[in-house]
Amino acid sequence: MSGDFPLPPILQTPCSSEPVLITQGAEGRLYKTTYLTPNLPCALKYRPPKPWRHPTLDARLTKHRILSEARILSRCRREGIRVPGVYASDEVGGWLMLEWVPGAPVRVRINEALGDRQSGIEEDEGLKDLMRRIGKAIGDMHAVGVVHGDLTTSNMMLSPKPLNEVDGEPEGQKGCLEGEIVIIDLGLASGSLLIEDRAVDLYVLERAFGSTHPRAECIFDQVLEAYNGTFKQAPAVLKKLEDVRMRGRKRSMIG
Ligand SMILES: Nc1ncnc2c1ncn2[C@@H]1O[C@H](COP(=O)(O)OP(=O)(O)OP(=O)(O)O)[C@@H](O)[C@H]1O
Repeated sequence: MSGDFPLPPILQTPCSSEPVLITQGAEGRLYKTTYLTPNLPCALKYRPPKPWRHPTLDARLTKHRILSEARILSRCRREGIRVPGVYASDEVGGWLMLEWVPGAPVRVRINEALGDRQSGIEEDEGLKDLMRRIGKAIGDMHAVGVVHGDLTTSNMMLSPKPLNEVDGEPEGQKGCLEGEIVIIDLGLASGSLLIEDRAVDLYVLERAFGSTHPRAECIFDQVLEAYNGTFKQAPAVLKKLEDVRMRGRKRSMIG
């Protein structure tokens, strides 16, 4: 199934497996397809032309975003941060071909684990361990000078370790909280070593987490605790987070 949209030109050449439309976001679409061989799955991130924008401006924006995401992903990979690898890109065609990350978004796994529980969440060691892995993944990314710009539990995948490297694609079992955190969607990411930028990154996640998983807010401190131990300036970032929260509160009081 390719959805109700015409396929991007790059996916129009016949191939053995039909591309599958995974999501349609505000700016682009994400397809699951294959790269070079039929058994290497990949994610194609496509930004179609926006007819409501001036064509020259639109082409420039698309080019900038594709190149910027490709650069920051490559930089993270070079530094050993777990993000999807970049297989290919075409800034004029508006696409980025990325390593397919098996598993599910962290948001889905947390919601499955919460189920309809109203209590006992604070004692859930599986969920708390997941929170700590999230804190560590963000700290490692910040340590190499990258801020994400849009941290949410949808922009992190929980990817089970392959049981068998030859089998390739293990789909994590429903409700399973094992696996490694892979940060995705670095479209708004940038290089920064500023304490303030890192604190804002954490604040964005804290707010998004509170509204997506209100019942699990009580274990969010595990993210920050784990973050604290990841690099030298982490305690200063957490201190700054208190100011950022205060500003956020003032702003929402003023309206
Ligand atoms: N490399 C990948 N491997 C597997 N799934 C992916 C990959 N990249 C993205 N996805 C899936 O596609 C969804 C959308 O991806 P992404 O957030 O990168 O696209 P986007 O167009 O920037 O989305 P949005 O408009 O929501 O910001 C993700 O939530 C995830 O479920």
